[in-house]
Order: sequence, then structure tokens, then C-alpha cells
Amino acid sequence: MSEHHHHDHCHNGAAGHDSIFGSKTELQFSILAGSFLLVGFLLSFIPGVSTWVPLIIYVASFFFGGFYALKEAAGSLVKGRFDIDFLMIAAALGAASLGEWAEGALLLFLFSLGHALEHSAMDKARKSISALSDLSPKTAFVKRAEGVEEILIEELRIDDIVIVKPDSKIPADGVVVKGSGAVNQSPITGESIPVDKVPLDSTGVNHIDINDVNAENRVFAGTINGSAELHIRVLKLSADSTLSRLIKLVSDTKAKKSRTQRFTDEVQIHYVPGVLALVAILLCAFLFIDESFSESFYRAMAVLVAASPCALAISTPSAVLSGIARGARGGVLFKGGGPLEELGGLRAIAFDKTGTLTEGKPRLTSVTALNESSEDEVLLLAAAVERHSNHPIAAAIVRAADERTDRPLTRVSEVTSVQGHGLSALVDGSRVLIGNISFFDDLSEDVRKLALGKESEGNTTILIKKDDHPIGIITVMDTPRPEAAETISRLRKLGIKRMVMLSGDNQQVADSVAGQIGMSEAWGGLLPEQKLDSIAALLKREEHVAMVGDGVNDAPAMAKSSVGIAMGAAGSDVALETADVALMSDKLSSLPFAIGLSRQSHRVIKQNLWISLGMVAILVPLTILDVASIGFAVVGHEGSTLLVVFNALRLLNYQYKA
Ligand SMILES: Nc1ncnc2c1ncn2[C@@H]1O[C@H](COP(=O)(O)OP(=O)(O)OP(=O)(O)O)[C@@H](O)[C@H]1O
Ligand SMILES: [Zn+2]
Repeated sequence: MSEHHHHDHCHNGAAGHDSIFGSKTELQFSILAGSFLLVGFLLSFIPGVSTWVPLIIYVASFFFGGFYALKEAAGSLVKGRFDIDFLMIAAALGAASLGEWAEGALLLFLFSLGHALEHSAMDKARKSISALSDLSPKTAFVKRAEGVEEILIEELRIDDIVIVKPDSKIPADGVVVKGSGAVNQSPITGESIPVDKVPLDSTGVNHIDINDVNAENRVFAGTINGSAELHIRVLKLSADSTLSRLIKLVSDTKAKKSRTQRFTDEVQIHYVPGVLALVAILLCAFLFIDESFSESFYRAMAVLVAASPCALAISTPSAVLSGIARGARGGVLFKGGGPLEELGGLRAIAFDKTGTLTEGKPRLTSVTALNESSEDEVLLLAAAVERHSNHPIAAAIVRAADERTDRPLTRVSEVTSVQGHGLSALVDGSRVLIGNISFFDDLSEDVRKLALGKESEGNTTILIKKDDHPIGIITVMDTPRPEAAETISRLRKLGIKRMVMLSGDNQQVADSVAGQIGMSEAWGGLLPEQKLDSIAALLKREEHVAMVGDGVNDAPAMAKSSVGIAMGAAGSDVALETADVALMSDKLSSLPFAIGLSRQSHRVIKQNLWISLGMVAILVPLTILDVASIGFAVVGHEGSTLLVVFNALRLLNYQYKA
């Protein structure tokens, strides 16, 4: 990741000091500038040394001190912008033109030193992100016909079988096919407790989509194998692995900017010309008050340095970068400064039920046969159709049917799914409908009562109709996630005053789950578009609402909310792409950490604004009134810039305390 040497300079703009001139060179140049300045200064006191000797040495100091500033200034000028670098060079050249070479060289030296330090501090935050890529091993042991071969991970192909030794890093995203044991997934998901993995028999299966593989069979590149040897079938190329995409998303500079970022950008657009105008006026001071031009010039330059908005410009980007880097290490991916700053300020969160607050793995609780059919018949027919659905309810029915009977499969065709209701299909020539009560509007009073009774016990209730006759009722029940109740109470303690469950399931089930995890509001029976309306309604009342989901069928609602949060993003491509904030683990418990980090980032950004604006507010009057010299202004200016950056770096060490 060494090509990530892109520096935000104090104006967010021009590309940084790339390639061979890394930030190390920048620091060396600055030190050279300082050394030449010192030598030149000392030589000027030695009698007998001709005056042009120190002059030549000062010119060398100018060169090294002004090199990067000139590069930056030129880059911005091409885009039609004046920036702080331009101002600095103007000031230094102005001093030189008045014969004050030492002053000019000092200005450039301090400026370049401040910026070199600032850039290496920013690099520290960036390295924290690129360190993610070191998580993945460089090579993998792959099984070939001739034996085991060690190859580069870039050369791994889909369906290769790699052998992962105990206590070593897993080289690819894939499915365990042999061996079982615990895997430490904390590098990707932030989960501190290792997760048990068991093999999945995939012999003879041609194509496996990693999104369909259960968590207990699935492993990610960059996670750490425990004490067992695992054989893994590769399901993703190295470049497409969850880790690679995580790194790509984290270092994506085009990600959503935060409001503060837009504010500071805006300020700078109006501010720099304002400063230039003020400086122009101050340059003319000698016309109105009794002083020489050089005195006016010095004052103007000091004001210019004092007023330069370097610290302001870097205050937000540095905090955003550090906050995002810290989040990524904790298994939380913020897509840019926008979500990072906004999440902590939220007071309302909507949750999807299935798979988010619950496990998303419902169990069959009852089968009721109606009208002369048998329970097995009902279950089998339902399972035959549900085999074509990937809804969690379908999985429960299919599993239960497989356990009970092994009758040959019936012929199923024309399966269509009706969003939020159920399925319709042709089975051996009969029209079969499977779905919730609201799917059927012509139920007899008896059947309806029976089904409603089951719902009131907290069951998800599914009716099966064959050729327009109800033949049975199947009920399933999902269990709340073990960490859900605790997370909800933590969120409440964090000041999230409104938490709402949105569910396509019936109201009784929604209420029952909400009751078990201590949530007060549950809105059930929602069709997908009604979930969108619910978000809109919440947005109207609460202004900002986050939506937590698994990204499977709630992506539109997540997109509509202020901050869309996806869980289990490590296992789902959709979730990783659509969310503003992705919780890499499939655990709700990283949500309080994410909110805590977001709030801390927000605090740091605010502190940084105070520091940067405060310094300008102090220095500008002092320089105008001739109380502070230009050297003082440079020290104050660069000092505040560095302070802001180091304050931001504190975020890298953020710890969530429950
Ligand atoms: N394949 C299916 N088989 C049987 N019933 C279904 C099926 N798909 C949907 N349903 C019925 O429609 C209801 C709503 O489904 P939908 O997919 O909109 O919500 P969900 O994802 O199950 O729940 P939640 O909104 O809580 O996440 C389900 O509770 C179920 O009663
Ligand atoms: Zn600066």
C-alpha cells in the first residue's frame, strides 16, 4: 500500500508529494533548509566573509524550504486557486526583495517543518488503514495433483483447495471442507471471541456462492486459524476478498463528506480571498500612517501567516481519517466522514426484525392439517414449493420436511414470490399458495380464527392452500439474538431515545420479540414499501433516523434513512455495498462501539475547530497591532496545525467503555 502517499495539504486540494519525494524527503528538505539558514546566519557575523557568501547559502535554504510549497502552489494555481503555499512563497520572496533573506528563509523553514510533521502524522493514520492489508498472508499452500505447493495468494483460483496450518493466517475467502476448529475473526469483524468452524461437504457441487454459505462453514482471508488444520475451498479471488474490498472502501477518498467538512471547505473558499484583501490593505498602511513600506510589509506578512486557515483545513479530515481507521480495526466500516459524524448524533434507530434482532433461523413449531389432509402431506407440499425460495421461513420448512420424511420430490413449476406475503406455484398440476393471513382474503371464519390464535401465541403463521382449499397451517418461531437485549439497553443508556422494530411479520410476533429484548415500539405487518413509508414517517418526527438491517431485503429502507447500518457485512456483498456503516461481524454488539467512536470523533472535530479558529482569532489582532512578530505568527500557526493533527490521532486509540 506504499502508493498511498497522497497528502491532504492544508487546502484539501492539489495532489501531494508523491512517489520518490515521500514525506521523509519533505522532512529532510526542511531540515536542510534550517541548516543552510543557520550556517548563512552565522557566516554573516564573521568579518571578512564577503556578503554574497551568506546570500548564496540563503538561496539554498529558500530552495529546500520552498520546494514543496512551490509545488503545491503551482498545482493550485493551475486550477485557478490561491492557497496558503502561494501566500507563504509570496511572503518569503517579499522579504527577500527587501533584502531580508534570513527572515524569508526562516519563514519557509518553519512552514516546511510544520507541514512535514503534519504529513507524517497524517501518514500514521493512513498506515493504520493500510496495515489492514498486512493481515493477509502473502502465500498459500494449495493442494494439487502432484502434492502441496506454495503459491502467491494472487495466483489462487476459485475452487482451489488450500491447506491452512494451525495458528496461521487464512489466505482466502472460502468454505471449510475438511477439519474443524476455532478461527479468530477479530481482524475482519472485531469479534474478540474465536468462532467455531465446521466442514461443509461440497464434493460434486459445481458452483458455491459465498453469500449462501453459513457462518460456521465460511472463512475470510486475514482471519487467524486456531489449533486445527483446515482445508478450505477458495470462493473468492484475492482481489475480491472481503478484506480487499474493506481496504478499498476504507481508503476511498470520494466517500461522503461530513457536514463539518463541507462547512470548512466552504469557509476556505470565501476566506482565502478575504485574507488576501486584508493583506493588500495592510500593505498600503505606510500611505496612511507614519512608517516605512518595509514596516507595513512585515505587518502584512505576519497577518497573512496568522490568518492562514491551515489548521482549520486539516482539522476535520485528520479526525475523519483516524476515526475511520479505528473503526475498521474494530470491525466497523464507516463510509466517509458523513456517517462517522452523523451516527453519534442520532436519537432514533429503526431495526429490521428478521436476521437483525432475531437469529433469522426460525424453527418449525407446529403443523396443522385441515380438510382430510395429513400433517406429512402438508409439510411435504409446503417444502416442495419453499425449496425454490431463499426466505428464512422457507429454510425452516424445508429442514423440517427433510427430517420427517423422505418421499420423492413432487414436480414444481411456475414458482412466483409475492413480496411480503408468500409464494405461489404449480405442484403436480395443482395451484398451491403459501403465505401469511393477509395473503388470503377469502378465508373461512374457522380457518381464520385458528390462524389468528396461533399468531397470538407469537408464531409466524403460514397457511397452505391447494386448488383454492386450505389444507394446513404451519407455524415457525425465530429466537432473538442472544446479544439483542443487552445491546438495546446499552443503546438506551447512550441516549438513543427512540428504537423501533420494523417487520413484515405479523404484529403479535413483532410484539413478542420486542417484549423479549426490551424494545418498546414494534411495527408489524409491513410490506417492503411500507417499511420505506415508516422510515419516512420517522424522519419527519425525529429528523435523523438510522436503519439497521442485514441488507437482504431492507436495502431501500436503509438507503432512505439518514444512516444505513448493515450487519454481517463480512458475509454479504450487498450489505457491504449498500450501507453507510457496515458492521463486519454478525453481532449487534458492535453498534454501541460504533456510536461511541462516532461521538468521540465528533468531539475531536469540535475541539479541532476551536483550536484552529481560536488561534486565528488570537494571532490576527496581535499581528495587526504589531504585538506579535512574523516568527511568532509562524510558530503559532504551525503549532495549532500540529496540535489539531495530533489531537485527531488520539482517535486511533479509542476504546469503548460500556
Ligand atoms: N417464502 C415464504 N413462505 C411463507 N411465507 C412467506 C414467505 N415469504 C414471505 N412470507 C410471509 O410474509 C411475511 C413478510 O415477509 P418479509 O420477507 O416481507 O418480511 P421478513 O423479512 O420475514 O420479516 P422482517 O421484516 O421482520 O425482517 C413473512 O413473515 C411471512 O409470513
Ligand atoms: Zn500551514
